[in-house]
Amino acid sequence: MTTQELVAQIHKKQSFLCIGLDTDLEKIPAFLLEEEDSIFEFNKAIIDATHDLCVAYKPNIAFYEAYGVQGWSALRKTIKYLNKNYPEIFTIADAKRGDIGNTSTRYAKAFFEDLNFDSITIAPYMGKDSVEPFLQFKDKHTILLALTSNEGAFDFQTKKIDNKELYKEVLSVSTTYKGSENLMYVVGATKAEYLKEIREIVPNSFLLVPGVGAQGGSLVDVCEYGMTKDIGLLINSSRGIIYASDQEDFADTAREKAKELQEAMKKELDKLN
Ligand SMILES: O=C(O)c1cc(=O)[nH]c(=O)n1[C@@H]1O[C@H](COP(=O)(O)O)[C@@H](O)[C@H]1O
Repeated sequence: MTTQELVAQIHKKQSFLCIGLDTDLEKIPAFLLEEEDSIFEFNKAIIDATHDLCVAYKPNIAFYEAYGVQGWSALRKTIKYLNKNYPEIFTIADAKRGDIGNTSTRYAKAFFEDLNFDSITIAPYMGKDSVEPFLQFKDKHTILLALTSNEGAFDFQTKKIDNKELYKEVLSVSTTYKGSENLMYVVGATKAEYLKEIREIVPNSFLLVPGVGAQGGSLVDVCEYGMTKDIGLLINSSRGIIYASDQEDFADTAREKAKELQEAMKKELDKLN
């Protein structure tokens, strides 16, 4: 999917919501455990109930890998279901990969070609030759971890090297990579106060912003400092939406939670006009 198509979808739906499919058999409604593929049935119900309120889904690959072959099969069914039934939706493989060049190429093939995701999250730690293989795929996007939402972000990402914070170095150096037009960045919603400076380095790039809802980040603050004229934001919520209820009404309740966020996003989009 091109960035222009993503922006058009945001305008059409008046939403820049990404729903995280962090599907955990210990948290989904108990009655679904009787299904042959409980993970897929849960995802399908959530997707069917919310697809008009969001522009992206982000399965976190760890949740699928944890269930072995069964989990991987559910992931494959989920992405196929999305691509077939809701082709306008932007899909994110939250895999946080990155390795030496030839290995990164295999990761890229796995997620971009075999599974046909539109994008993947990547850790920048191994540098240029670990990231560039992902950037060579047309209309596929690489979402580099810049400033993450967790407490551990302060261990390395905000540390200064030659008087510059490491996450700022990640942002500025990565813009020189071959294929950098395919880069997006992760910035945690819990770090909204950093967005002003981040926008000075990457004024137009899309940012994937997790951490609203369960982690306590503020949507309004993220929009105030992070929104561009082309929106430039995908705000993710996982647990706050998909586990809002563990009863028969779980999909309807997920829709209500998604609707609350979409309405808050519409208000922010109205401010642009
Ligand atoms: O790359 C991510 O998506 C990510 C980066 C980050 O800095 N913080 C973060 O929470 N995430 C992911 O975003 C999701 C957040 O989930 P909730 O806190 O339940 O909304 C999880 O899948 C995390 O792995």
